[in-house]
Amino acid sequence: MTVLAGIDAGTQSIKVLVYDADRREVLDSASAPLDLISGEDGSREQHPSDWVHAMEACFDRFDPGLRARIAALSVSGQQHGFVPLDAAGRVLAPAKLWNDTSTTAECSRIMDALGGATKTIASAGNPILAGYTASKLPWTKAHRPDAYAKLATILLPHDYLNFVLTGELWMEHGDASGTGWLDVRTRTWSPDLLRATDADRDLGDCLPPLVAHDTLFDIAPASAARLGLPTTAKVAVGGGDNMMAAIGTGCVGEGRLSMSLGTSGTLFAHASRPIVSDDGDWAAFCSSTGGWLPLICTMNCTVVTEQVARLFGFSTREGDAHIHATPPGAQGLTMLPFLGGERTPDLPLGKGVLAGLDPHNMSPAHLYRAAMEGATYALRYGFDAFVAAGMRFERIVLTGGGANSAAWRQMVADVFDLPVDVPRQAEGAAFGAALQALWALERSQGSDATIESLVGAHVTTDARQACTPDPARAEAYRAPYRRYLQHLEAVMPLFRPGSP
Ligand SMILES: Nc1ncnc2c1ncn2[C@@H]1O[C@H](COP(=O)(O)OP(=O)(O)O)[C@@H](O)[C@H]1O
Ligand SMILES: O=C(CO)[C@@H](O)[C@H](O)COP(=O)(O)O
Repeated sequence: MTVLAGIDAGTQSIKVLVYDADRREVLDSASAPLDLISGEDGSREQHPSDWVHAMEACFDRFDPGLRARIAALSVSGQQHGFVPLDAAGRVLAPAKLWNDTSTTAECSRIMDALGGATKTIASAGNPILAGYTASKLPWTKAHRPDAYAKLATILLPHDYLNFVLTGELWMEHGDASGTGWLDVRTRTWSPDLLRATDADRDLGDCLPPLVAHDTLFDIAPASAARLGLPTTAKVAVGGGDNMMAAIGTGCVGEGRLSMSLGTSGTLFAHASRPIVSDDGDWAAFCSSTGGWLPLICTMNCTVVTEQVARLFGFSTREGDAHIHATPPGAQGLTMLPFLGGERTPDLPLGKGVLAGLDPHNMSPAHLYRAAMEGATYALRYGFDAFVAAGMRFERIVLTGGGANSAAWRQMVADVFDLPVDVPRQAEGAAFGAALQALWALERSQGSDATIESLVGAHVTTDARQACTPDPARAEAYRAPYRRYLQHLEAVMPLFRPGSP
């Protein structure tokens, strides 16, 4: 029996699932919440030690007999977080996260040093947007000089958990591409980007080696003992949560499109070559399976529905009733959901906007609908850029916490006018991590299984949750979506740097 563990270090919680690959069954799963340290300057941070404690708390909940059967594991993590370590491997400061917009000025400075956004994209494939790791380095230099002085290694959140598990330092190409320092066309660090980020030192010395996606490491004996795992357990390279969700939702072949409704909203497609947007309309990331993963990320997804629900004292689970009680378009109410600044469109200093309030739509239900529609339209805006570039998709595979909502699943089908599938394993990123561990383990044992064949055998969809677009509702969403775009166009200048 081959038993794997998949660990997903998301923004709001750590989730772990244990998967029996022979019976194709999740044997157990656990999650532990994480706190976010938020500042009014847009900073969003977490203590890496909290990730470790949450991961341990999850394993503690599993039966010791089950833990003892885990042959391999893999870690998925929220992308872009900056984990600074000293030469002894100690964390020097809280990790600045993917949704931290306090480094907006540093993003501009890095791109200015390269001659602007277009030249930055020409250098390495991506602009340096708020949230990407690169801008957190000059911010640390300016605001945490002690940490900068002692900085020896930079890791991403999932790399840090890998370091805790194995005592080894590495990065893999998927999550590394979210630093902004990786030239995604050559899959090597870009000397231009590293120099533009910090002209005073060779940042390449702080970056661990990049390893191939099917590498396996030994678990450190102390970690095995702490988690109750066998000392023979292997640790696969892992990846960013979107890269792992790509595996867990079957997005490993051309033409596949997956969407995650989590703290962030993401939309990503598989590509067998780098797909760079000259205008930076999407993130040209690498996948964690040897390919590429053009991706759209919105910073405000379930975080918005959750805040509106909390404001009116109901749970997101109860929110579906409010969606059913209101018509598409929320009777003219539009929400631009940029509560924490936004990446798509690039408005890190953006704020939420409610437009079109009138006596008929000023109700908790309309506001909840406007929040869900706003979060969905924001992803549709990114999708339109994919389509304008010639990408074509026939279906969407949905994952993330928001996919638990039947109303949201149907809204996605109607707004995108595409059928929606939902995998049986709802935790796409954690499941993808377990599958990556299985793949690397099988390859280490001589198998020539491809990720496509493995995913084909293990990722199945739940017919009860599938949705097809309803023509009338798809039509009913067209004008409200146009209205969303008009409001967006109108307010964008207000949120540009330098505006009052
Ligand atoms: N039934 C539901 N309806 C709407 N949102 C939901 C529902 N169930 C969970 N969520 C939302 O899913 C989010 C958690 O999703 P998840 O993908 O685990 O996030 P992350 O990986 O960013 O931590 C929470 O914000 C929660 O509000
Ligand atoms: O920044 C991005 C992708 O570029 C986010 O998708 C993060 O990876 C956080 O993911 P969740 O916690 O929302 O799953």
